[in-house]
Amino acid sequence: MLHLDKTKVDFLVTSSMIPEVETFIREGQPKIAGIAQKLAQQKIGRVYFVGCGSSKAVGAAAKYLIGKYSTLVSNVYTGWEFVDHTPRALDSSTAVVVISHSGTTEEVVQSLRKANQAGAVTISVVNKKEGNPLGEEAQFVIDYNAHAMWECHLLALYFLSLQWIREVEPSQEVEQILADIPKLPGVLAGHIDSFEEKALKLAESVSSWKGFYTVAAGPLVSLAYKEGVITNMEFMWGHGAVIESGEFRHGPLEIVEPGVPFVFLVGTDASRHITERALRFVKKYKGEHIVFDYQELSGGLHPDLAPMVMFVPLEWFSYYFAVARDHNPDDRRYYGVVEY
Ligand SMILES: O=P(O)(O)OC[C@H]1O[C@](O)(CO)[C@@H](O)[C@@H]1O
Repeated sequence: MLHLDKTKVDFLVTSSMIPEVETFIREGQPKIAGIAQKLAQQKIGRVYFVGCGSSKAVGAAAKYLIGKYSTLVSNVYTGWEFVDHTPRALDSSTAVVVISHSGTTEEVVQSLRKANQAGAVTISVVNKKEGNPLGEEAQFVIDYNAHAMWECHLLALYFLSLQWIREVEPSQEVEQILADIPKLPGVLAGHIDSFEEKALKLAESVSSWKGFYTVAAGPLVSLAYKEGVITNMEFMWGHGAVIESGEFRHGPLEIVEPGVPFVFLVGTDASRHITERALRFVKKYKGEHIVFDYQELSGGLHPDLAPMVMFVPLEWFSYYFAVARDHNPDDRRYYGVVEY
């Protein structure tokens, strides 16, 4: 087990998360409400979310919300797909939301420029407003000035999607999610304090794993991709893949046997039954497994806030999984180091 001073590990964002999230909720929500009102006034009916890695995974969460609670049309693209296979329906009735912490990722910058040229309404979600193309060239800029990028990205997209829906197709359910968001810092703080020890033990118990398959459905697919592929591969140097619970039967089930590792993210939304079904199968056929269950972690918050709430337990687990395998999650051998 690697001995690291965790206060010096950039990967861990738990120490600054609470004030950052509180500030963004207080200052970001009213600002984003103004953007949502403009989208409604301009009768925008379609939105594309564009990003890479973690910044793309959050787009899936926004697409889920928009599809579930409105008749607006939405899609998610990784940067190069948007540049190389630009959707034909890209015009002044379309919004393009580009997401990037740095605001400099090449293909996301190119996507923004294409969207601007096509006359779309462009919105960037970016850490800093100055010194990068996303902050300087989008029509609307949502900047968050924080390290806790997953939480701030999700908050930005939840506020944008839900407040836009509130304008065009209001519903009780959407109001309920929005009403629960201010309670988020308290629940996150509870997990920051209480989950570390548990995550350490959990990670030590599976330190022989070379990686794992992450299984999730509904609102948790975004987090499963972020943790199961991006964090697992880029930060932990483990093998990773995401399996949607509804797809588990259609291929993945044949590899279940002792020694094959799975991480289950179980939500309390309508898709809980199908994740539980996959979990039961893995238990029956003795696959190795860890379960993160929103029922035990939600703190009473809405089922669709699961990707924000469950990030903290997974962040602790990911950190200790890396450390237990003698790896510093800040180390890179290729990304930003060698030519790609
Ligand atoms: O959000 P940005 O600055 O565009 O960076 C994207 C990069 O960040 C990560 O999400 C995390 O390092 C990577 O997966 C991805 O390559």
